[in-house]
Amino acid sequence: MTIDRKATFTPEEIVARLKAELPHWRYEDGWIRRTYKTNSWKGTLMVINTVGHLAEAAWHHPDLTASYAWVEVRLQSHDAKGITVRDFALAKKIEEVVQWQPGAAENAPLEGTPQHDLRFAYVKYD
Ligand SMILES: C[C@H](O)[C@H](O)[C@H]1CNC2=NC(N)=NC(=O)C2=N1
Repeated sequence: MTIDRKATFTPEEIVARLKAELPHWRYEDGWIRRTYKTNSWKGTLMVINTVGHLAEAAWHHPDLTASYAWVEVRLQSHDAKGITVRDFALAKKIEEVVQWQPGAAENAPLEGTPQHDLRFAYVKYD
């Protein structure tokens, strides 16, 4: 079955899909959007650059708004003038990568960012 990259979803479909697959994302003013909080400007820049890489690799680009300790990611498909499978696919990858906590797993090989030492903590996990 060929994916139609230009087919847009209805608001009801978007809300249902976000609830099921991307609970931290919301649909507002025609965009699916998610705000990531950080501990510092350095953390915010790390998140921005991570999203930047994923967007370029996907060839699908969000709008970003940032401040010292947060960045809002907004996605819509400009060419389709709505929300398409591309927006959901990129949102899922961004959520997976930005919220990745390798140290959370039992006996994990990677310990993850020290959360309680503010010299190092940077993404706020929620
Ligand atoms: C210029 C044009 O936006 C781009 O060529 C491609 C890649 N990035 C894109 N990103 C988004 N969000 N929508 C698009 O339609 C799109 N098209």
